[in-house]
Amino acid sequence: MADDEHKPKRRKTKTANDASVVKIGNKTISLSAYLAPEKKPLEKPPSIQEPVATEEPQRDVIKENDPQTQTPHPPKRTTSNGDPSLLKSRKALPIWAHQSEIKASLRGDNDLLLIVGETGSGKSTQVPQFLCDEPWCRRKKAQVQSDTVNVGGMIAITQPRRVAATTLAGRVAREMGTPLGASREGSVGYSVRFDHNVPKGTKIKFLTEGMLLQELLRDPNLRQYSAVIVDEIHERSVDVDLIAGFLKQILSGDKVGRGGIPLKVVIMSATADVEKIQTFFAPHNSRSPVRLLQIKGRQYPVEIKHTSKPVTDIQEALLKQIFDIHLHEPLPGDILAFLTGQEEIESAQRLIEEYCETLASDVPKLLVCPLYGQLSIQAQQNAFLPAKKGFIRKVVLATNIAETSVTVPGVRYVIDCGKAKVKQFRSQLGMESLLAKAISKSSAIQRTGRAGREGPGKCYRLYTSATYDSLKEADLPEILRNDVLGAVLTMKARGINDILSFPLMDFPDIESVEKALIHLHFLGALADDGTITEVGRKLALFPISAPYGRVLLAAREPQYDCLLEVIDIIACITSGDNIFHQLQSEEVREEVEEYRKELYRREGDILTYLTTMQRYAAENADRIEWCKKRKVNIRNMKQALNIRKQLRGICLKEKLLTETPPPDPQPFVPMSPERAISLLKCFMKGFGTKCALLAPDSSYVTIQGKHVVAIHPSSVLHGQKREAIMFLEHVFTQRSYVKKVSTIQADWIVEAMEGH
Ligand SMILES: Nc1ncnc2c1ncn2[C@@H]1O[C@H](COP(=O)(O)OP(=O)(O)OP(=O)(O)O)[C@@H](O)[C@H]1O
Repeated sequence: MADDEHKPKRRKTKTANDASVVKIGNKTISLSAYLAPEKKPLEKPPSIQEPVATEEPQRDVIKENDPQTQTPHPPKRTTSNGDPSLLKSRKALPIWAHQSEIKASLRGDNDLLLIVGETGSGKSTQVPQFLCDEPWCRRKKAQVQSDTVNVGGMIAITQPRRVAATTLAGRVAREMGTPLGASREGSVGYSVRFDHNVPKGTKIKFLTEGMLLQELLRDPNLRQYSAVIVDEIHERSVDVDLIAGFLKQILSGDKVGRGGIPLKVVIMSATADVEKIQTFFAPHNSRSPVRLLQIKGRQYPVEIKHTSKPVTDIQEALLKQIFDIHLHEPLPGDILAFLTGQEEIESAQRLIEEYCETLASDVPKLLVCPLYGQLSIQAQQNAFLPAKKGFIRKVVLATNIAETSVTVPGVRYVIDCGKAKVKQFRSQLGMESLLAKAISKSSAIQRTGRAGREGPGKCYRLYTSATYDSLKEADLPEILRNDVLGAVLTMKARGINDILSFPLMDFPDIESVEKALIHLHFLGALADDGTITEVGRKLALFPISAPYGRVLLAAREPQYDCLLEVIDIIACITSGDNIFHQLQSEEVREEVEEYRKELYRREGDILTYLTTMQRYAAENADRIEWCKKRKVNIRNMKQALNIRKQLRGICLKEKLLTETPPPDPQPFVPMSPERAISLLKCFMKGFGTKCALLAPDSSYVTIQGKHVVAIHPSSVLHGQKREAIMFLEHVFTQRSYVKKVSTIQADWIVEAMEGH
């Protein structure tokens, strides 16, 4: 359709008094600027930003026939079998011209390369394709001790987030002309928690950092790989720091475990803080620095616009900006807006959809797609699909999970609110805080980069250029601000007894490490002398956090005997944050609560999750309708069933389960109060340190740290008074909240402590 057809028309009068003032929810927003009849579409919008200031012209366009861009030895398979239409855009990527250099630098004795390139230069999609046809990348037979084993043949490329790993795998598969998941020589696969697609013949495997760590525990020499590419190292997650440490050990080791065959390592970063990485990886007693390749430029320019004045109401500014773009910018061109968290996204979605209803019928339709970590994988994928039929422009409302690595197809406009919710673990308090904080320059640049992926784009920052200048360069590495329980367990499981000697780019404070060691000891993962126990080894291999793993192990003990139930609960919890949709109006509340009665249990959230899961699985008529009536999140429930299947599989493999459970639907039988008690006691094995007692003033006080906490409104026990409670999460948002709460008896706490 021609653009002209979608030029915004004046909206029908909204109120009798002032057509430019719109009431959206409880907000009154002035939209006069772009609803005025004399306003011509597609001219510079009279909006909240200053005149254009393009930051660093990014264009480094490489022409199709430029001999510089033609590699002397194009990779055979990728160019001959790959999608020809995509090959053209691949060749236009700044990294294409460096293909030979990248290959050459890893031939011979050099096993390590550091690539620094701007967002969109083509690192994540191209580097694995450049390397996968290299002679060193073939699978070889090698002698390890007295065995002949296969070594290499595959390239692993790590991503900080699931959504990046799966979408990149899809893109690279298309570029290579090998359908994702096809069992074919030279194909592309991915592996993320609870979702694996690694068919036989996979040559390039995208995986999350957590998955590679698990593989490292099973195979410390990473024998199946010829190369590991660590992407987005600048994000500095705990997992990537651990991976860097393990890879450094492999690189400097004797290669005996790989039959003498080296592992090639490529470290990729978008920021120029190269020195730290180079120093970290530099071999001892070596003067030769780590090889570095810097890629300049990105494929398309992005125009950056800041506001002229600080914004006081981010939500209002965001809505204005979205509709400003929608009404004035040409089509096609989707919008990607960065917000702080799920709540903000949900409320913005409601307001946008409400406002869309009031737009004139000839104004193009807007489709809103949320994108945040707690959404099921399926729901996340929606944001990556073209707008559904009938909608013309897509607006993706995302948290920082869409900040790095991902390309959201169709996006030309990015709106950056300048904030992100940051998890911070307070080791003295033993709790996490989750507060919205100003992002770093590095994050702002990454967000901007999401606009120039498929064509020139624009990035609207909802803050001034002075604010941008005042942002810190980069975020603190996660290992310095987060709980290190999982990290310490991983190190211990890899046989690193002296944690302090492990090579880390930054070392967490001793207090956090001590807290983690004590916690692991409580879980039975460490013996009195600090060495890993059999329990600890198992916990490290589960794809769930150590306390949940501990509950899983306890559940098959005869005094608890509730393994299938525990699997159901963990599957439900891991499927996403809120399985129950929030109830907006009183009317809806009354109706839905009536249906939900059969799900809610007086013992609290754990039993409520179990009942929901079991009743859902027992439903054999219409599960969608069942969820609708109860306002239960259908996607979460589907995901929960998928996770349940995988957890059952793991338990069968680990011999925790002795036989395959019967298939769905099974008749629902409510758990008796006696069995409910033993199930909760079983959870105390993992969460015995997370309990609180009711104080005389009716507040709850935690047994560890003596903090006053409130039960979160999302809990079925919200507003209730019980002698003692156990909680699975403790988080500081507006106040100190506990979530996923269950009623317990005070003497169980003593029992749990004595049991360890
Ligand atoms: N899923 C996708 N759909 C459509 N195009 C894509 C997709 N993934 C990548 N591309 C295209 O490939 C280009 C290069 O992407 P790539 O992820 O390799 O860059 P990068 O240098 O790793 O950047 P970043 O660090 O920002 O992820 C993008 O700008 C986009 O044009």
